[in-house]
Amino acid sequence: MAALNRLMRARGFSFYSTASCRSFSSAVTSEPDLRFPSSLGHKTLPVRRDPSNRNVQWVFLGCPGVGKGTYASRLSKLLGIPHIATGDLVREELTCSGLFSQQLSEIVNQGKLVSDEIIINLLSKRLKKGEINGESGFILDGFPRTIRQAEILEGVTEIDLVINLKLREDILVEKCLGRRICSQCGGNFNIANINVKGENGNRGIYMAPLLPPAGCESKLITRADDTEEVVKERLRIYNNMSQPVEDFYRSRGKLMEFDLPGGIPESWPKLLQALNLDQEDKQSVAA
Ligand SMILES: Nc1ncnc2c1ncn2[C@@H]1O[C@H](COP(=O)(O)OP(=O)(O)O)[C@@H](O)[C@H]1O
Repeated sequence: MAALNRLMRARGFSFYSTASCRSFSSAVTSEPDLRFPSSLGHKTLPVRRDPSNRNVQWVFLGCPGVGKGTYASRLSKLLGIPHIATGDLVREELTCSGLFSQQLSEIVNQGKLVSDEIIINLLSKRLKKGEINGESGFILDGFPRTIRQAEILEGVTEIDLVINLKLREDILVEKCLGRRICSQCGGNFNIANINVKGENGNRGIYMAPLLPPAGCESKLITRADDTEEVVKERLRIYNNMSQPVEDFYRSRGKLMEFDLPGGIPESWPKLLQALNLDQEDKQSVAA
């Protein structure tokens, strides 16, 4: 059994198997094969991919609606490494029928965090699939979200860099409420038109809507947890449970703070610059 399993057992976790669409009782009784691919377990350069070594292992932190998914997915395409969003893994589980997914949806739709145990098992299942497909490196989005998750991650693999995206809270709420997903192609869009004027020495911020193509327009859906009440609860939980994770990585010298200056056209080039990604990389993602 891999290091992550041993560490979790020492911390009092019980395990369940990672077969998809399982019942809740079977989910909590059998033992998972929980591990990070062994090839990912050694140190490399903090920021750039090194082709002679393994690919980067980065984490995106930030409040709900800040754009973790957007920028993590762009970087994943740019660097050719998987973007693993635990929120997506949870939503995949919700498409199953049965008591387990019912209980999960109650937690998610109230804006609460699912247990560390469940989330680590979902992540483990995803990593195992990636290992079989020869994946190397990753950009984690939405994990770790608690100190316990961060400690477990630290116990099994090296994280090179943690990118902490930041945006004003009133804008975060607006962005969550404007989020739309195409039920057919899965594309992510945002109908919010954010235009906050600068005042009292604070800069203004403009974020254009990210509108869907005509073919997706009639198929847009809103996440059940993107209501104002639930978004505010998610923000409250982020501040209580996830902000300490920022300090965890800050104290280890791994945290890169990134204040979003605006929408994607303004923020993306600045993010690449902050990450020291050169022109060649920028062109390859634009292609
Ligand atoms: N690391 C995690 N720990 C616990 N719960 C999680 C984690 N990642 C995702 N979830 C659950 O999935 C939901 C959706 O996650 P995500 O898509 O990352 O949302 P957000 O837009 O709030 O960042 C969360 O509100 C939570 O219930």
